[in-house]
Amino acid sequence: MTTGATVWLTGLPSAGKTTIAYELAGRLRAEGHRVEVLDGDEIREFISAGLGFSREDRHTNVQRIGFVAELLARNGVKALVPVIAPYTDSRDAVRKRHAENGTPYLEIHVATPVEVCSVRDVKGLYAKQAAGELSGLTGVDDPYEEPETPDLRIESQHQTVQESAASVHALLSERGLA
Ligand SMILES: Nc1ncnc2c1ncn2[C@@H]1O[C@H](COP(=O)(O)OS(=O)(=O)O)[C@@H](OP(=O)(O)O)[C@H]1O
Ligand SMILES: Nc1ncnc2c1ncn2[C@@H]1O[C@H](COP(=O)(O)OP(=O)(O)O)[C@@H](O)[C@H]1O
Repeated sequence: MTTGATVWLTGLPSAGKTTIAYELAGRLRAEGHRVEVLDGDEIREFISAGLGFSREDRHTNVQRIGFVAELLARNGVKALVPVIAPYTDSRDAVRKRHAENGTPYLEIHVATPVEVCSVRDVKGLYAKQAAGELSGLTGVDDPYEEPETPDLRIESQHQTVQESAASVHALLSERGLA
């Protein structure tokens, strides 16, 4: 069985987390790895149905996703997780759970600046916030605690999607995981 790992892509809305995760998933599958993408939106429809965006709910959401990712990774799957995870303590708890089980865990900060994210505005959330139709948007009027020592930091505003995915892939190879 190949080695599993959790690859958590943290960053602001529209930073590029989901796009990089699916591009990387394609590359890894082509090499024969088993891969699952735990997409934040999908998770919120099912295992986190009913949770909102308060600090407490975001923490609960991230712990649930971390639990599932670790189960998958422990069983040989590359679990790719494009989820904001804005709080350091939530991310640290997930890292700790992986360490306790001896399961590889990589934290990737998709560090696209808010000025770029708000222009991309893939889901129209920044526009809604600006129009006063939504509040508590991460990076605008809700906190995002930047990772201080991520395994990799991606400046997606200076790269193509392919380059960003390749940099995560290279890190996995360096660590003997791909
Ligand atoms: N207030 C607010 N703040 C941030 N994000 C919001 C909000 N409301 C809805 N959304 C959409 O929900 C997605 C974030 O869910 P996550 O599960 O990734 O976030 S968290 O880790 O629980 O904070 C996030 O997806 P991405 O754009 O892919 O990051 C948003 O589309
Ligand atoms: N290097 C890059 N990596 C990822 N996305 C990029 C990059 N350059 C431009 N983009 C674009 O930015 C947008 C990111 O959206 P998305 O992946 O949904 O963000 P998130 O999941 O972080 O909310 C997409 O339209 C994508 O094509």
